[in-house]
Amino acid sequence: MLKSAARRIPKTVWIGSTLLGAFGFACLTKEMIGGPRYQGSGVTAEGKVIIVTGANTGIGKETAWELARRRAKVYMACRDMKCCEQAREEIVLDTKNKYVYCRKCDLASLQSIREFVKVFKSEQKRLDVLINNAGVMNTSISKTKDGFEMQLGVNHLGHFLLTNLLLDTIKASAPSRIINVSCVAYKKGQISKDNLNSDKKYDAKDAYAQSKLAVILFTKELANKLQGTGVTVNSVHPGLVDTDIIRHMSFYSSWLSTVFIKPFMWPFIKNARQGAQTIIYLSIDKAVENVTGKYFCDYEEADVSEDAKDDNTAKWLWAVSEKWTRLQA
Ligand SMILES: NC(=O)c1ccc[n+]([C@@H]2O[C@H](COP(=O)([O-])OP(=O)(O)OC[C@H]3O[C@@H](n4cnc5c(N)ncnc54)[C@H](O)[C@@H]3O)[C@@H](O)[C@H]2O)c1
Repeated sequence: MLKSAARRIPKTVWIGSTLLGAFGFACLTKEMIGGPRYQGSGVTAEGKVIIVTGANTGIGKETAWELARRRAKVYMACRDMKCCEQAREEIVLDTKNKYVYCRKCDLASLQSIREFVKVFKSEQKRLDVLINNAGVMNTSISKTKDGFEMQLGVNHLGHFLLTNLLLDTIKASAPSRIINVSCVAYKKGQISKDNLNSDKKYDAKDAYAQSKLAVILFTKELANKLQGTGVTVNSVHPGLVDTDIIRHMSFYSSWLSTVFIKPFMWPFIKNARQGAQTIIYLSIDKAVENVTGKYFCDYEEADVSEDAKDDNTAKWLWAVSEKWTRLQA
């Protein structure tokens, strides 16, 4: 009887409900992979001054948005002022928080970073949270204004200089926090002591991985230097997140990938809001207020590779970064 009833249901209804079921399953998987939204419902960021670099798109924008919703004063440090203003407008309209500011900061220019810090310090006497989020991935060979390989220059050296120039303000605002956005790809990276700037040989993937390993080594060394100051510094892998970061990877940003790859990957890739959650957690949650020098994925501390534990390389990298960014100048 059940069989004959089933036979009477038109094929289109079967196909429709199967597709709907598959879509529902994909959505559920996506929510599970993306992890729950940061649960700190009562945690406010009121009174906190926070800088987010690369806050006009992707993970940085979602991070700035959520922190604005939680009443922080948010500085969006961006290289493209038009995009930044558009993003700011959206955030302010939604959150009704007027203390969201756009300020020019091109991490591919030491001068721009210095100018940003000068402007920021003239406006604010405190800095509670610095979120070093901006990044580029797999760029074809190109150099920053100061001649650094682009990925090393933006992802590591730019943030190295920015952080160090802001340290006096961050220390004076303790307890305060620094969050460095890395990437699990760091595990494939090596700090190439004789070709750090990729002058002899360039491979886009290796250079990205190196820059993200540099971010973790910088976090480790900075945490050591900041012991006892009340300032914590941690790094984070946001997950595999659907953003514009793939803009330099011609295949993944092509229509071929949009049609044939993305639909299958979609349930397993986080959206930008999901990618921002652990960064938000590290920025404001009490549970991590004394945690420093660690690497996080999905709200949890994760172990790092042997290369990322190497004290000598961390010290070597710090010295080179200090010299190249003319920190003491
Ligand atoms: N999307 C992922 O799957 C993924 C995975 C691991 C790590 N990450 C890291 O997350 C961070 C955010 O990336 P996203 O995925 O949101 O990508 P995205 O491209 O949407 O955002 C990157 C941001 O960095 C900014 N930026 C790039 N160059 C800059 C410069 N010279 N000066 C100032 N800002 C600059 C961009 O304008 C943009 O706002 C990056 O550090 C990235 O490496 C992303």
